Amino acid sequence: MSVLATRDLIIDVPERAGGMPLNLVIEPGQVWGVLGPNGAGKTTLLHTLAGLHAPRSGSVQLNDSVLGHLRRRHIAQRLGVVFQDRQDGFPATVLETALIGRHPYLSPWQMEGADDYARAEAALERLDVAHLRDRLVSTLSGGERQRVAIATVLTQAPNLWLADEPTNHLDLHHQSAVMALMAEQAAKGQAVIMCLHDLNLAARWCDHILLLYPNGEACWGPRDSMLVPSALESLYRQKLAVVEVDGAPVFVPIKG
Ligand SMILES: Nc1ncnc2c1ncn2[C@@H]1O[C@H](COP(=O)(O)OP(=O)(O)OP(=O)(O)O)[C@@H](O)[C@H]1O
Repeated sequence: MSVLATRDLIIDVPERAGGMPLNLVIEPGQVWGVLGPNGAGKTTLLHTLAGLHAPRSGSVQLNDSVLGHLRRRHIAQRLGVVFQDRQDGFPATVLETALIGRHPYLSPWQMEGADDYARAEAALERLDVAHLRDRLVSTLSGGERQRVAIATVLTQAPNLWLADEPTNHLDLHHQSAVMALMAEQAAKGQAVIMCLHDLNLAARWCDHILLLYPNGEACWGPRDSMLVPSALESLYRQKLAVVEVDGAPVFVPIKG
């Protein structure tokens, strides 16, 4: 059974005439990278896959059920989203924020229990923000906030991660640590779909790639068949040099 599948999905990007129908099948254990230039529709796609944005046509299936027919709580027990932008709705500490990841499993007035706290604290530890547990999220740096957002989804423990540029704001060490976490989640049988701007992180950590073009065209498949320099140059309208480092290609923009 696939974790997520799309049937002739066309995402609803304003002022875009059409687009290529997406027929994706995301299996447990896979790490997908969604690549494309600014405005190509990566965030729109991710929100559509999360059931937060209606498709123009076609459908999304979560564990073989039509997403639109499932209750939000049921969806939240299976699918976690790392958003690109977050607003702090109300003042909350880092630990309180991570505990939000347990809400899909609690009844409306049920308090979090010892197991919920243990999961949240382990997730904060994993994301290297445990020392900030009592700080208000609004006082954190951009990278610290990003790690708290990822820790919240880790606390949620979904089968499917939908992460919009999860390495945004992160220093090199934490970029690598977050990508390793995504790979570790997949190795445990979960599935990960990430929008990425860094081709080199995609080349090193993703096993499947979806290329999204600004006109709605798309292609997808195993990483090595997608990360073809000429295709990437046309996707980004940018000349690239490619070298191999540590067994993976490294793409470098070049002048001209
Ligand atoms: N509410 C809106 N009204 C008008 N246009 C919108 C709206 N929301 C998104 N768009 C447009 O839809 C297109 C796709 O946006 P989206 O955020 O999905 O792109 P993206 O590939 O994630 O871009 P980026 O790499 O810059 O994050 C963009 O051209 C954007 O301006």
